[in-house]
Parts: sequence; structure tokens; C-alpha cells
Amino acid sequence: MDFRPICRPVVFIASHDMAEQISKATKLFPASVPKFDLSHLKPVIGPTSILSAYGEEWRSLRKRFNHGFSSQHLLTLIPTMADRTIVFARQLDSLSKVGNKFSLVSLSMHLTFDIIGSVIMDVDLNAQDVDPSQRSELVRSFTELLDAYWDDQIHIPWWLKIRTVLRRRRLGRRVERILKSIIRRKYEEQQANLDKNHGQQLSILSLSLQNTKTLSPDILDLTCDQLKTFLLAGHDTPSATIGWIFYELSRNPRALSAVRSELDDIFGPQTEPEGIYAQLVAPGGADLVCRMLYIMAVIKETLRLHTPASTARYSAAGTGLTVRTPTGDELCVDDMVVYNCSAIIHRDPAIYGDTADHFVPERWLSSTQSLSRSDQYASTMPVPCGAWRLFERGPRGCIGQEFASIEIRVLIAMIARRYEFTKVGLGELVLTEEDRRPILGDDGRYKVRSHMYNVSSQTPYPLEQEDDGWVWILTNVRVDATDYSQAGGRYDDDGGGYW
Ligand code: HEM
Repeated sequence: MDFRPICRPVVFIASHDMAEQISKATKLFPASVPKFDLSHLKPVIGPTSILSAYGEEWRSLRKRFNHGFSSQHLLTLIPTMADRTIVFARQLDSLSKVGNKFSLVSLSMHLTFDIIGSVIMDVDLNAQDVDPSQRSELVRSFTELLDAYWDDQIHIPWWLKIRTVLRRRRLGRRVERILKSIIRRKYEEQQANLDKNHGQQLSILSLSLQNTKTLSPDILDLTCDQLKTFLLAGHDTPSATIGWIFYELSRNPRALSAVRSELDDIFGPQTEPEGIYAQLVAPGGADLVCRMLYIMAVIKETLRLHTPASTARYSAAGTGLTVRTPTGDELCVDDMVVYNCSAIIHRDPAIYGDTADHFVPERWLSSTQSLSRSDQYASTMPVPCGAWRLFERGPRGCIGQEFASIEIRVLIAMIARRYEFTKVGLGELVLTEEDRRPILGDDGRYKVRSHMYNVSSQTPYPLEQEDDGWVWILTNVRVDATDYSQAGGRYDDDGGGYW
């Protein structure tokens, strides 16, 4: 699309094969095509963020944090994630008692902030406190900074929105001050306890500082930018994902029952979050999380249908970046924004067949895994790797994908059998007039009054709408949680509904 003179032309890539050409390492671009300019996000992620860095700078950052984000390390931090998730479960318990409407995405955002704080920095951000004034200064300041982005129009020149730009810088500096004092404190503690740290579950920050002899101002700046980036990247997409997962499960009785039976198999019949928590934090907890195969398929399928993020790349005029189209033409895409449009790729009927728009987690199970489930739904078509690119692919793929997958599995383990989630407002189910039962459609989902969709801002944590699709937020996920043990197979009108 040619947006000149407002901005550069944008090439929307809708073929998985062409998207791979953009994201893979090549001779011309050993770390894949560079990212499109993210300078408008500088107050949030800083000038040296791994998200926007390129070349050697990016490579050394990735090397520094890769181990911390490896599944091997993250699995050791399951007790830390479970500690935060139990607070979330208790909040749902209170909400289910009063039957009030609430925003699941908003609660999930607070949860993901708390998890990031403890896993990345070993700090309690207290983001889930119902009283906002009790939340940590970091959470309050970071949230305020993101608020300063919610109505941004990034193509408007900075001098036409000077007040907003200055406000962002001021808030960015405040967040930086807080983070730097955390880094200094953690570094000092680490130096003081060097011998004792051996064999302990270290935060990602501590791991990254392990070989740092002196905390120089440069290292402090660099570390601070990465923490800001993790705070941003690690809270918005996972919380939107959690909202979509529970929305899809509330519409798909087959999938919900398969999730619950998998949890029964793994954790036994008791569903209280405290009991699940005890199993997760005990030795062997990581194995339980790794056994959630159907749940992994649910996460994957949810993210296929409701893709919250992608990548936008750019190569300067005269560089010689070309892409080969499915018909064999070579096109030069220099000096254009190249956007891998995963939301379209993920629904390509040539790959996903007639069920491209349906919710079919079974398509991600191997034939042996699906035998015990509903065989008929198992995929008959192999999906090429590049056709599922939720975390993007190649060298610049998401460093936090294992992080997100583990935290979401821990959450599902604790709450999926405990509550019924009923959507109210947008996306609400159609109920029969006689006995207020949901109506199953041909695609195996309950019929809805209106369809949910992703938007880029306007949640309780409004974020900027990006032309590169980086920041996406799901709004309007309002659900009522009801004690699972009381489920009686009927919906009530008052929003305190259950199956
Ligand atoms: C469901 C959750 C998540 C989704 C859908 C997601 C998606 C993505 C995508 C599409 C990219 C590529 C962005 C681009 O090219 O501009 C990316 C990169 C990145 N993500 Fe995630 N992400 C998720 C969770 C996380 C978490 C939990 C963290 C950290 C705590 C994280 C940290 C990052 C970082 C640092 C990068 C940049 C990597 C690099 O350039 O080397 N993400 N993510």
C-alpha cells in the first residue's frame, strides 16, 4: 500500500513462504532484515533495547539473555510464577462469590506484571493489589508511561505533539530511575552473596549480571533498557492471549472438556488452586507443566486465530532486498516497510483447509497424541513451520516465547477447572429462549451475538497503536467466574452465569 506522502509504502506479506524470506538469516542480513524504526518507543524501551538493536549490539544482548530465557532455566522458576498466580486465583475466588463483572484482560495484565517482576528481577511489584496506590512505584509509573501512548498517531511529526513527547520523556526517565536503583541493589546483593548464589534459582537479571565485574554506567543503561523492554513485551501480549484462551474455551465445549480431562489426568481430581499450587512447587512440578500437551495445542490454536503481534522490517534504498513471490517473480522491497502479516498467514485456507477460521487445537497434536482425544479433528494436513509465526521466526524470533508458554500453562492448570467463564457484552453467547442454553454451531463453537476482535488500545492499560502491529491489546474481555463445583448446566441472566 502506498501511503506517500504520509509515510513510506508498506508491503503486507500474506504468504508464509515470503514471510520466511524476510525473517531468516541471509548473506545480506546475517541477523535477518533489520527492524523498522522503533524510535517513537524510546521512552518505553530505551535507545539500546534488544527489540530495536541490530548487528553486533543485538547479537551480544541476545547472548547475554538467552540462557535466562531458556526453558531449562524458566522451568526452575515455576514456583515463582505459581506464587503470583495463586494471588490471581484468590481474586477470581472473591469475584466468583460476588458475581460481579470484571475485565479478565485487566486482571491478567496485573498478573503478568507481577510474574515479570519476580522472574526477571526477583522483585515483588505487587501489581495485583486491588488498591492501585499499594502497587509498586514501578508498576504505577510504567502504566502511566504506557497511558501516554494510548492515543498516539505515530505519523504525526513530534513538533505537532510536543507536550505528549515531553510527557513521555519525563515518565520514561522516572521509570528509568526506579529500574536503575533496583539493578544497583540487586547487583550489590549478588556481589555480597556470590558464594551462596550457587545452585539457587536466579532471576534473569541476576543471571545476566553474573560475569559483570563492575556495574559501569554503560552496563547500567544497557541493562535498564532491556528490563524496560521485558516489562513491555512481557505483559501486554501474554495478557491478551489469556483473554482469548478463556474466550475460546468458553465457546468450545469439546476443547474445554479435553483441557479439563488433561488436567484431571495430570493433577488428579482436586481443583482447588492451593492443591495445584502445592503440586507445581514440589519437585517434579516442571514435569507436570511439560505434560500439558493438549493445553499447549489450545494455546497455539488460540494464538493462530488471534495473533497479537508480528514484525515490521526495513532495508534502506539501494541495499538490494528482494522477495520471491509464489509465482516466481523477484520484487525489490528496498525503502519500504515490510510487514509480515501473520494474522492473514495464520488463516490461509491453502494451509489450514476448510477449518482455517475454526478453533481446532487437535490440528497441533501428532496422530498418537490425538488418538486419545477426538480423532476426527486431528489434522490431516501437515502445517509448514513458517505458517505458524506467532512469535515470529528466525534469529529475531521472540526471546520470551517459553516464558509466555510456561506462565500461561501454570495459569490454566490453576483455574481452568475451577471456574466457568461467561462472556458478557461483546462476544456474548446466544441462548435459547426456553431454557437459556447455548446453541452449538456447525464449527463446534457456541453461537455468539457479536464477534470479538483485537484492537490496539483503550484497555485499562492503554498502549500505543503501532503501524508495525507490535503492540496489540484485546479489549472488552469481561467474564464472570463462577465456582466450578456449582455448575448446573444453565445460564443465568444476571451475569453470574455458569453452564
Ligand atoms: C503471547 C506472548 C508473546 C507474543 C505473542 C510475542 C510475540 C513476539 C513477536 C511477534 C516478536 C517479534 C517482534 C518484532 O520483530 O518486532 C517478539 C519479540 C520479542 N519478544 Fe515477544 N511475545 C510474547 C511474549 C514475550 C515475553 C513474555 C517476553 C519477555 C518477558 C518477550 C520479549 C520479547 C523480546 C525481548 C523480543 C525481541 C527479540 C529480538 O529482537 O531478539 N515476549 N515477541
